[in-house]
Amino acid sequence: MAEENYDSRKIDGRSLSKKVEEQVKQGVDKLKAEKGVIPGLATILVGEDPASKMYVRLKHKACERVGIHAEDHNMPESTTQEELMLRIQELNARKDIHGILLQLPLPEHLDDKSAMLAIDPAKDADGFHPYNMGKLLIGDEGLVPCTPKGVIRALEEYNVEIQGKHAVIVGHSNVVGKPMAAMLINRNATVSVCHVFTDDLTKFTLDADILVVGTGVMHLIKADMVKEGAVIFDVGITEKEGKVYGDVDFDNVVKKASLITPVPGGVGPMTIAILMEHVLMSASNC
Ligand SMILES: NC(=O)C1=CN([C@@H]2O[C@H](COP(=O)(O)OP(=O)(O)OC[C@H]3O[C@@H](n4cnc5c(N)ncnc54)[C@H](OP(=O)(O)O)[C@@H]3O)[C@@H](O)[C@H]2O)C=CC1
Ligand SMILES: Nc1nc(=O)c2c([nH]1)NC[C@@H]1CN(c3ccc(C(=O)N[C@@H](CCC(=O)O)C(=O)O)cc3)C=[N+]21
Repeated sequence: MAEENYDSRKIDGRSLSKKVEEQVKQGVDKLKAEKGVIPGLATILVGEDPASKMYVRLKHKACERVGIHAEDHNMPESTTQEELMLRIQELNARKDIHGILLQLPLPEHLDDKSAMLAIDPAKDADGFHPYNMGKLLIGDEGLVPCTPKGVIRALEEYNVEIQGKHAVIVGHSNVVGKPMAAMLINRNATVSVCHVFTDDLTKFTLDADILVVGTGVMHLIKADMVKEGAVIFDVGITEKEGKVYGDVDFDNVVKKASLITPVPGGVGPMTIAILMEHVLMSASNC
């Protein structure tokens, strides 16, 4: 029997992100024409981690595509907490910088919580500041974490109903799982959040109408762990021998899903497109 073609089940994060970026570009052009404001993003990367450098490069390329001014603040591995805080304060004070992104993870000797707290919440392009996280929790979504926001945008674009659905999230980090839970609760889903200490993960994933997986454990989710017709978002990224893999065993799980994101080409590009949207949002409000 011929192998079935599952292409129509794939959520195409690349073309979705192009669509979002096109809208951002139009907004950027309008802001330049009407107010003479050029949106600006400053990224701070401490150290020389190759993966982090690659992610920062992807963000700068996106800025170029949409007309956002991007500045690369690559600080040495030996940077002290004081130096980092000073750089953040300088960027907070700059009128031409509307978004500040502190690339994570930071080197061991630096404290990411106090650094994040120092970023002006109005310039918090990542949406990680406790002020913005708190607003998200009370249903006021402005600058919110980009990855879960990208998932929500994809659900909207593909007309997936959220209200009343059982949404299961695997992973409870501050950047993926927790804000994802808040966004889904804000849209009246019934939400379960699973993690390493979840006794019977399959019991939850098998019942998920919407499944969001962000653990960094390659191919954690197998076909026998998902419900027929589920909508699945794979946030995870594992690099192995020059290739990237997700947390979901895509080739087999796609046979049961109604919609599913691939890795690469799924959630990643959407994260970056939402980041662009945030910088435009902050520049428009300034
Ligand atoms: N595509 C994108 O744009 C982005 C991708 N990522 C990727 O998403 C993944 C998650 O990132 P992040 O949230 O920062 O990572 P963290 O390591 O901070 O969090 C991972 C989460 O997964 C849970 N977990 C780990 N192993 C298991 C397991 N076997 N079963 C159930 N839960 C498990 C952890 O639980 P516990 O805390 O209890 O150990 C934790 O809550 C990574 O691969 C990262 O590279 C991240 C951000 C953006
Ligand atoms: N302050 C901060 N903000 C972040 O948003 C942030 C961070 N720190 N630290 C690291 C994670 C990771 N992350 C990714 C974004 C896009 C892709 C992406 O576009 N990936 C491509 C593949 C690229 C490849 O080939 O490896 C894709 O999935 O198609 C991946 C990962 C943002 N992060």
